[in-house]
Amino acid sequence: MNGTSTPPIIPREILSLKDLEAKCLETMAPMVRDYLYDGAEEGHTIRENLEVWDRWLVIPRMMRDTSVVDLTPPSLQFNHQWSLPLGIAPSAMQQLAHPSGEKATAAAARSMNIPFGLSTFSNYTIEEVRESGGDSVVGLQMYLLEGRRDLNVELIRRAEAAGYKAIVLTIDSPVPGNRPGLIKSNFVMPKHMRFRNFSEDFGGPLDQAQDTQFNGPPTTAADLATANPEGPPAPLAVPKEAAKSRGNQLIVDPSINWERDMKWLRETTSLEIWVKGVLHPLDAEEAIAHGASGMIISNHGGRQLDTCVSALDVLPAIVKQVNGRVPVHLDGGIRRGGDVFKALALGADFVWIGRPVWWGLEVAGEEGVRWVIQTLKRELEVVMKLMGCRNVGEIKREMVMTKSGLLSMGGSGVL
Ligand SMILES: Cc1cc2nc3c(=O)[nH]c(=O)nc-3n(C[C@H](O)[C@H](O)[C@H](O)COP(=O)(O)O)c2cc1C
Repeated sequence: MNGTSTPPIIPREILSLKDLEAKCLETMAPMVRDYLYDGAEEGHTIRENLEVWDRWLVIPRMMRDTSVVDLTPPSLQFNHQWSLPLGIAPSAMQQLAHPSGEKATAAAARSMNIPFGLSTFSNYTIEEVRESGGDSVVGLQMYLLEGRRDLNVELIRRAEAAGYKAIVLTIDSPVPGNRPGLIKSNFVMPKHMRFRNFSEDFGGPLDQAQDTQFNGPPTTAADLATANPEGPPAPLAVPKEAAKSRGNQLIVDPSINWERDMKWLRETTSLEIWVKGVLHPLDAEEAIAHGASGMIISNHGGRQLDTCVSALDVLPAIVKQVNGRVPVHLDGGIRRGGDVFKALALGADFVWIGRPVWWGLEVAGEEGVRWVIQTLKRELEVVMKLMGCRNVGEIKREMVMTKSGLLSMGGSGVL
């Protein structure tokens, strides 16, 4: 885990993201692991996000000369031609997995020409990450903050100045989900790490045990060694004790709503506004009605609401509702090139990954993230060749079916 010297090589026996995950877990500090894998309540949504892919079977076509396949998306996204229909979803505090954190992730995205969304609660700043990832750093993910819209405006202005293309508004988190696991594991951001997009020492609203942000047990030496052996603490504008006494906790505005807040955002910036966390076709309609440039179907990696539908299961209904008016993207549980294929077959324009990036970061920093992207690319390419698809546009709805759907056809129609 050295961000500057020769990149470590991923061991040859690691062949899939699943192998990489196992390798990552050999070294990842328990506190970081608990944070990464955390989900709402009993974890049904997390399991569903992984299992849903195997319920869809693929029906290949043969003899179609797939000696060469083109993996580029058929349409521009964020006004750019990407190499793959795949991006890196925003996830907070990536320094937990590697000292170079979001800077390493962004650099890997840039080298593979895929997009990256930065979490507001990153450990490197909007500007630093853009500098590292260039045009791949397309979106700043945002929560609207209760009583602190001034901070939202400041972040938006910085994203505009730094060349971001979009504000990605996370709409699935009016409050943090019930996440007892995180509280039980006494998660607390290591003391040398900061939410560096803020000049004051705030505790973030999500993805951490709020009560313990300032009062929790000290981070252990082992946690520090694994989470960040070399990253120097960022300077603090407000000493931690002062922040604590002022109760400086950023809270997501629980009154967030389509009418007021989309209007406010549209009036505040001319950047594209994407909404992340759509799960109902009627919300897809609301998003379009209120001027969203695009949407990401997502259940926040199973971290918010337990027994929630998976993005893949609602994808066909949302694609039907949207009917091509804006791009429809998806995240949640994508671990294989075949998963990307199925999402595209069911109508997604583009997909995003969250946790696999952390496995790459933990094992080999920027090089590890690049390995994750390359592996998904290689797998998708093979699946497309075996499916008889020469380009992404040839991935069609009728190429995937559930077993019950197939059997219920009983030999009627072409199948
Ligand atoms: C550790 C972690 C932190 C996350 N932080 C954020 C965040 O700050 N903002 C956000 O909108 N989504 C966040 N997410 C959700 C991801 O953007 C994405 O929806 C999810 O990880 C996709 O599922 P996957 O991890 O199964 O690929 C986070 C996810 C993880 C795993």
